[in-house]
Amino acid sequence: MSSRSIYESLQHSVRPARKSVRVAHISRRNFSSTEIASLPRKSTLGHSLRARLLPTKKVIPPRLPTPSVLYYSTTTSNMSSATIESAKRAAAQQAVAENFDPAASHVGIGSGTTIVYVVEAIKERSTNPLIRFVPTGYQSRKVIEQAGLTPISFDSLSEDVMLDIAFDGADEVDEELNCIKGGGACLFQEKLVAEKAKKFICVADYRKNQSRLLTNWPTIPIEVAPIAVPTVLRSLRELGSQNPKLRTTLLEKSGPLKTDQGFFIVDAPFTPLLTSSDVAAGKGKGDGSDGTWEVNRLSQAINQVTGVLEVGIFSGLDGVEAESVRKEGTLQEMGVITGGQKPVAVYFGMEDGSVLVRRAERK
Ligand SMILES: O=C[C@H](O)[C@H](O)[C@H](O)COP(=O)(O)O
Repeated sequence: MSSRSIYESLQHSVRPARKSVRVAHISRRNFSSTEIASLPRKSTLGHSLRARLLPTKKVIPPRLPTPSVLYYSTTTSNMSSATIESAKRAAAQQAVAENFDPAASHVGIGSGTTIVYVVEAIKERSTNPLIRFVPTGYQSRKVIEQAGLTPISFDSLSEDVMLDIAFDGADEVDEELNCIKGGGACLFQEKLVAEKAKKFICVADYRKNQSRLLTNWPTIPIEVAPIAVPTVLRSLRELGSQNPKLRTTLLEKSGPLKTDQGFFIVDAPFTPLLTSSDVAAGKGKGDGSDGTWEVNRLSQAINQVTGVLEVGIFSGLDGVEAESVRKEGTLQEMGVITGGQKPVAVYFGMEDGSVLVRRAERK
């Protein structure tokens, strides 16, 4: 098993638990010493896993057979894990084939397990050594470097440079292409990169394709300043979240999971979110007053809470819409447009091996 696979195991196991998911035992018996040694020392995930897996004083040889799976679901067999991985790869291949231009100068690269397949597909097609890839965190940078591509830090880009394109995964996507992100604790840098891209292409497997957000994925990930956690939890409850929780690492004694910014993640459940069409159709006010939230309204409400760095809802405009508003509108009318957060297209790898492409509707 490679260090990426170990990372994936850990990443999955620290995500908010869905009803059917149980986290299985992770022990050093699951890994060879070379694999453990290859884990990154500086990332939170790598560090926690190394701390857990590296021998302390004395290593007692295992007497029992080693379990072959690290995490499992009561509904997800090994066969369907393989189906999910093939779905991710198929979606990534098609998304890159249809959208990656080898003549691009700057390309944003998201985080997570699906993006690995995107980078693999880009590597196969990338003939231009001058392309710079903008990572969205530690894991993203490592994936870029390991593919032999050249990363460039987000903060070294000049103000007026726009990325030609950004690719990223998602935890859930609704009918209007609003996304939940941050299941792997990356969302702030992903939002910066999505907003700086002319277009954001999302790549995901079939489980993420839902008509409304919070259908299958249980919570909204929110990046929070450590000192503000209690007050943010309280504000989230006031907004209607039943039981928002601070995300911890696998090792409870290691405390809360830290993001690339050294912040914490709070996972906040809400009832399934309305789309803007639902509100227009009178299915609820969507402002929280009647217990319903529309995606964009909830994102804004959470972002207004002091102590919140960013919320894992990607909503509002996409890159193409943001650009046209910027060109046509006046600043007074539109306020400040930082960029588009929503994808212009989402590539879902399906269970049957096909790829479903959902594109932003243009009026
Ligand atoms: O925090 C992680 C990012 O938002 C990921 O893009 C998202 O969680 C999807 O990850 P994966 O591709 O592993 O499902």
